[in-house]
Amino acid sequence: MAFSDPLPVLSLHDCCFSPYTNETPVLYQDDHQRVNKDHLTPRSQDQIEIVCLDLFESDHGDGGRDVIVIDKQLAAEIRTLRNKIKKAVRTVDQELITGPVDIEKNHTSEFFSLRDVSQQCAALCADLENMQADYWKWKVLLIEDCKTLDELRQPPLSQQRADLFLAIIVSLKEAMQYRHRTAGEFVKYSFHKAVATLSPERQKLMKEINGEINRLADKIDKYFQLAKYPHNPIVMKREIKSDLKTAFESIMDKLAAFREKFFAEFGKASKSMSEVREEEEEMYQRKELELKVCQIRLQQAFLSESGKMSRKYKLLVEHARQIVQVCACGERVLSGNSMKSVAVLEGAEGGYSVLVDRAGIIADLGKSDELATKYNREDVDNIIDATGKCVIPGLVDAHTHAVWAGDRVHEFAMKLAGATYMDIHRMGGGIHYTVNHTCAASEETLLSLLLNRMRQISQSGTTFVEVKSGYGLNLENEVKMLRVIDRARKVVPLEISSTYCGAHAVPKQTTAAEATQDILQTHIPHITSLVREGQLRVDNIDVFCEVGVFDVPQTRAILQAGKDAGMQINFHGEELNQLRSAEMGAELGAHAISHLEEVSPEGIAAMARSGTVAVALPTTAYMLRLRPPPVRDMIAEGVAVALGSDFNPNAHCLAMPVVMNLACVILHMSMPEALVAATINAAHALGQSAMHGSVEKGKWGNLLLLNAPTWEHLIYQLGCHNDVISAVIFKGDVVHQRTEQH
Ligand SMILES: N=CN[C@@H](CCC(=O)O)C(=O)O
Repeated sequence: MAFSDPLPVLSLHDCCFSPYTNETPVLYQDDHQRVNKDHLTPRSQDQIEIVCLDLFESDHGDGGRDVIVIDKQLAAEIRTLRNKIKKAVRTVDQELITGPVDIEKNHTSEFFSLRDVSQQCAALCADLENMQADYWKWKVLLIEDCKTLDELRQPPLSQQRADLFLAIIVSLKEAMQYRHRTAGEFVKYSFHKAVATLSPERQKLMKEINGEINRLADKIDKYFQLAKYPHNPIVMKREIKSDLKTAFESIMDKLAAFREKFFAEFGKASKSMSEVREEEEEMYQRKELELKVCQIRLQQAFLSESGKMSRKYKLLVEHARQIVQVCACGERVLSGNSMKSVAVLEGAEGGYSVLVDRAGIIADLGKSDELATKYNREDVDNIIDATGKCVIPGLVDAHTHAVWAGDRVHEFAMKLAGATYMDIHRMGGGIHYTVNHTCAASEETLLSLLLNRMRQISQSGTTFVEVKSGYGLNLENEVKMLRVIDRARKVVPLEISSTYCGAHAVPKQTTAAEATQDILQTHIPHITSLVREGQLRVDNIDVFCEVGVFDVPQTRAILQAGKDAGMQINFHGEELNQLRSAEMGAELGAHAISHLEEVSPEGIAAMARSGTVAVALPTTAYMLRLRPPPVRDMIAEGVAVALGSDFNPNAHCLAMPVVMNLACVILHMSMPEALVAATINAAHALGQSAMHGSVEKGKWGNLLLLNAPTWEHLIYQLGCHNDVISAVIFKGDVVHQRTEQH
């Protein structure tokens, strides 16, 4: 599923109102700028039509999303789509609930089998994608519509827009889930989502069956792996159905056990009114839960019987002029001289091809004519002709602070006028300004902001990105940020590595020593227990080691505790002052250290010895007019250098192609070095270079298709990456495709 054209970022919390209240809604675009309606133009009212966009009948609280769409044809399309989905839902549910349906006797029904239904649903997903492509048009229509309605004093305008956009986001999220999650992942995800709606006591009971659900989900995934290549579709279909039925009956049994347990625990013989009310509420929640499980069954069916299941390969990109593998011998990281060149397949007359299997993994690559003799085109879902184009690995961004609310454009002005980063920090701005806004924002608002940024990150060619917490500082808000990252991870078509960065600044009215104790005694143990219970995933631990923030001993203690809890060390060091934190990090066996503008020669040598990756962030040096990190010395000493965008409210850059250009110009890297740093080495900084960062057999099919004669154009054409990147492919799915200009 591709991301749409720019979705305005809305506070989902603000969107949850009925369309016809009299309250003046508050609608914010990205970073809390009020929507500007000055440029609106009038349209005639007879084109307006009301249509419900609640495509998947998701849980929206107070009864769906009626939205106003100006275009009658679009309204009709949405209605047809919704009706098709409803019909599909009913058919699949009926089949799964009442058991295998005799296909012969049901020949009059619109859908003959689950397979037909899932094919319809696959078509609907494609329709959704087409709608997305048209999305920019919708937005314009809606903006025009707003003016008309404004003049007519119709219900609050921003509310209708908010509802429409939210509904689209919800549908797209659902569609993405169909596309990018395995069935088992989806079971786990939906179950956890459902459990999250229960009270803490009930959640505790559910936890006991959590393991069972996870095992079942794994079993389902295994089953689908086996069922990939059905020789006899009808027999296989029946088998799939009955296996699904058994698996879900088992889940239902577990839920029933939960119900009994609940009553044993809470169903006292004599009940007060409040107890009865509590039970009613519980009953309602259980119903909700069961409904969710029904939804899971439906989604299972889509996944299991999608026509695509029967084909062996997802994608063939053929006839490319160059395939830039970056490395070709299974290297996990490139340092020193080996950063100076990249492995490229080029020169064959018919070009080169890469084949991605059903699981999203590169099955083969090489000369197009050789692959043509080895594989049958009929076995491939999607064939892309890349004649004249180049293929490179998806980019990896090793350092971002992408979860935040409240922009800092005013601080940019202050810095241009001469204020330093630390001047602003000491005045209570900088990180503290963002902390205030991020703590005040709801989880939904932050998620919505993050999803929008992820869309931009993905469209700029990144397929794997690190995202930090660190604008919460207190436990509650740090966990909120980590949850947002986790939720995004499940719906976006790119991989996320998440980092706990509670020691990003010293909370106001606290000393660094007190904050360190709080992190050691409260934050890390709590986060570790959430990770153990499967409620969070946290990959790395980070500290901002700097004068006026955390000193070297405090940083060491926090990093060590994180490491002991199973997190990889990946921290901010030597940015503004030389504290010898690089030496400390190397001693702790840090995976990566970021910034390093002030690193000492001894620090560089220590990092080379320990194999710690240096994550250079040229946007920071550029924005803050700092002395750039000594990348040439690092490479000369054998340190592996990676790149990150450092996207944050201080350095607002999401695009790794821009970062690579800055790395070449400001950090004096060559273009191959910049590409190595933004692919295999960045993946290694995140501990994931076994599957990311190069185009090699057995790795994820994360690829960029470049509309350029040679790959270097991606770096050379500063700011033109949206034109140069013709497609972004994540695990074999095209998640972004540039509309060709004629
Ligand atoms: N230096 C510390 N942290 C961030 C900046 C965070 C902020 O200014 O909000 C960085 O990596 O550049």
